[in-house]
Amino acid sequence: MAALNRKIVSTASAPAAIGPYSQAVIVDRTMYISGQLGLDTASGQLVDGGVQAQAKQALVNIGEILKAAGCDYSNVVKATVLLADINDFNSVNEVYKTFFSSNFPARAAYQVAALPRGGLVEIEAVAVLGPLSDS
Ligand SMILES: CC(=[NH2+])C(=O)[O-]
Repeated sequence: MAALNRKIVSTASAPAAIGPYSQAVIVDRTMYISGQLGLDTASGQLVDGGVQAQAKQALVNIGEILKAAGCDYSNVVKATVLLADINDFNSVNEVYKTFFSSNFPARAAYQVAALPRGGLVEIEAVAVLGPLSDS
């Protein structure tokens, strides 16, 4: 069987991993982006301002990782939103919709018992590199 190409994505424009994982891994044309917390890249700390600020920062971090792979939010085909409190669902959606306005990626959202660093939200994504044609 022919080997698939694997590429590790690493950018200084997004927070460094806070555990044994890569910011993203590309296999052939699919990029698996690790869950992003609302961490400020420079400080490595959660941003102030609560769940909406953290959601915005997590999505900004995803954008930087996408950019490092030469793509953008339009390449995202799947997202997972992990919430410390499901009651933040609508608030996070308000922020989320400012990053994805059409052809929304497939998504799952759920409450978790806890997130690293006491985060209120973590968002992971899967993107497909290269042009996508919508039928
Ligand atoms: C924070 C995170 N993405 C992880 O996998 O621990």
